[in-house]
Amino acid sequence: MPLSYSATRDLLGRLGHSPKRFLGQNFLVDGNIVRKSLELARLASGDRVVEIGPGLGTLTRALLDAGAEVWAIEKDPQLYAYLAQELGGSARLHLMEGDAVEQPLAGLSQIFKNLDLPLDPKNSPEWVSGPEIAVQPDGAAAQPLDFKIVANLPYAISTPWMVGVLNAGLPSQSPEAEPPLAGSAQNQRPGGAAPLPSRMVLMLQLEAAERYAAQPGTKAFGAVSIFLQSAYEVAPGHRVSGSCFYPRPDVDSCLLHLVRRVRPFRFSLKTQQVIRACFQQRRKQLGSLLRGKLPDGGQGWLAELEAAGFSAQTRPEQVPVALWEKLAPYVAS
Ligand SMILES: C[S@@+](CC[C@H](N)C(=O)[O-])C[C@H]1O[C@@H](n2cnc3c(N)ncnc32)[C@H](O)[C@@H]1O
Repeated sequence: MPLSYSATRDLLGRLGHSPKRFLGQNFLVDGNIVRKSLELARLASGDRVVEIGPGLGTLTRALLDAGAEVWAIEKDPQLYAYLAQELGGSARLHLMEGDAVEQPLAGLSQIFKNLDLPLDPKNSPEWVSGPEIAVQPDGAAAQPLDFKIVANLPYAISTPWMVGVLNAGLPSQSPEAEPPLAGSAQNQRPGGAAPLPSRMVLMLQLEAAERYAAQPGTKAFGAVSIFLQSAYEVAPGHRVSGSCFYPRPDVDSCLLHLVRRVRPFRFSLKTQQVIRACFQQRRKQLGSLLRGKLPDGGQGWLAELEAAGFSAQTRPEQVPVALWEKLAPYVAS
């Protein structure tokens, strides 16, 4: 159970710690949110979990109590020292002081480098595959490369951190990461890419959650919506009241739930650059946006768009995620 509002305030007082706004220090004080996060993550004993910003250890304790092995990264040296003292005795906690933007998997990626264990959700009895999403049944044993992320994120870093998770280990100069990484092949990790977490349960600023889950044709739909939705099914989020935190954040919050697709698709860094560039001028038409950005001037991909009922006059925000995936082969390596 998390500390109550007043107990959190008193503990911070005893530590001589004032919550730092620039580090997004809004600590969870609501047991229902902690329970809901673990429930959505389908947390089972033995699961590997990455936590970003453990703070006073509210989620961390709940994860450890549920039998998880936790990799956590905290940027604030004072909170890191407190946690190391309070929870450092647990052999199942791997605590790191540092910046989650630089270490999006809190050090867990180190262990992937030493493993060479292919994982194919479709061939594993532990996985139930639907047409779109893979669900690990409750109580199923963790797969060799499998892990989850459960975090009450510092809101300021949520997008760069999320992009870091999706890109973890992707080679910076690859031909195209997409074809070899599509589907279960993501677990073959060509080029040393880290596997993607099977589930993410994230406390986010509502506005960020809306961008991640945005549909084509809406203002919120952008590059990050495409990168995330090509790899994850974005389940409906839960709005979270400001009273669940100490101190209350001055923006609205949302608990977002992401489930890895059976065939997650990861864009190479080069293709990401092209997509980002298109959305930087989102009111322009694709025909003119693509000129000079692709070796064939965009003709190949535009033909794919036309076959799907779009045209050179279409604007980037109108193109569905599945069609953005088809851009990959036309980007220069
Ligand atoms: C919203 S609080 C969550 C605290 C705790 N997990 C909870 O739920 O009560 C965010 C935490 O992330 C930490 N933090 C902020 N920026 C960070 C970064 N770049 N890398 C790692 N931790 C960070 C803050 O110090 C803080 O402990």
